[in-house]
Parts: sequence; structure tokens; C-alpha cells
Amino acid sequence: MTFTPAGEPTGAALRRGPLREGDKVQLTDPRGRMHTIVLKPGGTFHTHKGFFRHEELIGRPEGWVVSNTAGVEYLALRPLLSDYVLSMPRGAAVVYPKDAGQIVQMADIFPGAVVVEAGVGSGALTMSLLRAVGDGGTLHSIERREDFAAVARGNVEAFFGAAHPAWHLHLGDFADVVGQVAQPGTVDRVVLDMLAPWENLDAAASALVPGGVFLAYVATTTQLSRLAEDLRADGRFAEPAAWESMVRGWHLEGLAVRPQHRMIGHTGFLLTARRLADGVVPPERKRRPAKGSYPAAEAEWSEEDLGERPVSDKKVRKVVRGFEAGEQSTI
Ligand SMILES: C[S@@+](CC[C@H](N)C(=O)[O-])C[C@H]1O[C@@H](n2cnc3c(N)ncnc32)[C@H](O)[C@@H]1O
Repeated sequence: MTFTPAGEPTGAALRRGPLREGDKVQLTDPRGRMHTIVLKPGGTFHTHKGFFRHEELIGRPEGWVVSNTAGVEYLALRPLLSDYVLSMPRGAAVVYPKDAGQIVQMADIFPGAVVVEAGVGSGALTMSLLRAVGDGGTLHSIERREDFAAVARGNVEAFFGAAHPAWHLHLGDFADVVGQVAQPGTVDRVVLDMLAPWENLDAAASALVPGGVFLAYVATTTQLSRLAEDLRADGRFAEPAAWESMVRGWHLEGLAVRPQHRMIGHTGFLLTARRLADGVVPPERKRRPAKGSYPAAEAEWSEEDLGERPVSDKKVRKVVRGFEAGEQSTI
């Protein structure tokens, strides 16, 4: 199903115009609860407080309010991409919208770019990448699990309403597949969301153009540490940068304007590094390597490696005396 006229980006027409048969529609009830339905002739939406017929929405503009048999009102809107990824079927955990936005921006995904991503999981990030590269770009998505690839294909095609012209889904391991789908040195961006991205640095470095962006999304600090050290050891990448983003919603009610009590505390860390030109040695880092970083994951950690300031016995005795005398003091 596609309503896209020639020249319009894939999927755009599905998000415009009156509500149609086959459209996914998000209903918001008076308490703010959401329900997702697919409009079909003869369909009804039932709750324990009455029902309405889908025909009452088909042909209406988005943003319509429909009342059920008990007078309960529902606001009807097509889901946005950020709504869709949180309600679609999942194979693996998805990249949340807050991180997908950061990935598109910080990996500098541009219209027409050649991008390789792995793994695909449920296809959540895939949809943001496809929107960013556009119909004229190329996205190779590599997934090692056939069942997850099938879930992703279903989600992506349902969202765009058709096969996206920029999308190429491949089954297999990133390191085996990337060289088959892209010539060395031709990929603008590599985006990895997987357990062990450090196992794929050689393949990623071979695929990337000079100046290309490598971005990885990892869930734990131990993964982040291993990845950063292995990137430095590889020698074909500039110094990596890492961060996380926290998004806190706000409650807006009269004078009660405050942060919401609940938030998504942790999703993952993002790390980016640029591909150096071939044969270039990474510029020497000015920082003393022993301070604030540790040399290798398997090394014994010392206070100095961790950037801890050694504390003299004299200082410790002074603080203990102060503590015994009732003073508040820290080392
Ligand atoms: C967390 S999921 C990805 C979620 C996805 N980015 C999304 O937003 O829906 C991680 C996926 O990576 C796949 N994977 C792990 N290592 C891989 C590799 N070396 N090559 C290809 N896929 C891999 C796993 O099978 C899994 O489906």
C-alpha cells in the first residue's frame, strides 16, 4: 500500500490527509491513556465503557475527536515515529527515541549518505536512519538473527507503507557481510548497536571513508571502556567521545509545573570516533595516560590509574581527630 506521488519521500503521504482504511490510529482517552487501532470497515473499538465504529473516523481529518456510545471522547491521531517504535512488535530491545535523535545528529546522518548499521533488532533505529538518509541514500542493515530480521522488515515496511528504496536488509554477521555489500573506504557512517562492537572495529575501519563517523550504542560502562581502549589500540580512529543523554519530562498543570516523578533513568551510552586517513598515526594525546584512565581492561587497577589523589597518613590522622572532636570533614 502506498499513496506516495512521484517525487515525494517514501511514507510521507501516509502521514498526511484524511484518516483512511488501514491506517494505524492512536486514540487518547480523557485520562491520557492511549490505545492503538488499525482502521477497518466494519471494525469497532470497545472498552467496558461503550464502543464506536471505525467508520466514524474513516474520512475524518487527523486530530478528530470521536465519542463512543457512553459519551467518552477519544482524540484520534496517527502515531508519530517516536510513538510507533514504542508500540510496534519487538524482537530485541529497541533504541529509544531520545537516543535515536542523538544518533542521527551526532553520527551526522545526512540525506544521500551511505550508512551501514548492525544489528537491526526490531528495526527501531533503522527507521530514523532511513528518514535521515532519505530515498536517495543507502542504508545497509545487517542482522545475524533471521527471526529478528523478519520482525524488523515487518515493522519498517508497515511504517513506510512500502519497501523503502534506500534500505537493504542483510542476514549475517557484520564483519562477514559489510565487505560484501560495500567496497572498502566507501561507507560514510557505521552505526553499531550490539553486545560486542569492539569485535567489529577492523571491519568498520575498512568500510569507512576517511573522516567517516563510527558510532556505537552500548548499555554498560564495561562495554564502553573496552570499546574506547580497543578503538585507541586499532590506530585508525581519532580520539573517541562518549556521553549519555537523560530526558526528564515535565508535569504541566496550572501552578504545578515541575519535573515528572518518573523518567527513563538509563538506556545506554553513545560513543563516536572519526576514521583517520590511511597511514596516519593518531595525534599523540596530551593527557598523561596514567591519570584518569587505565591502560587495559585486564590490567590491575591502581589508585594512580584511576586518577585518585594519594592521601597522606598525616591528613588521615587530622581528619580522624577532627571527626572525634565532632567536626564535619572529608579527606
Ligand atoms: C539491541 S538489538 C538492536 C536493536 C535495534 N538497534 C533497534 O533499535 O531496534 C542488538 C541486535 O544486534 C544483533 N547482533 C549482535 N551482534 C551482531 C553482529 N556481529 N552482526 C550482526 N548483528 C548482530 C543481535 O542479534 C540483536 O538483534
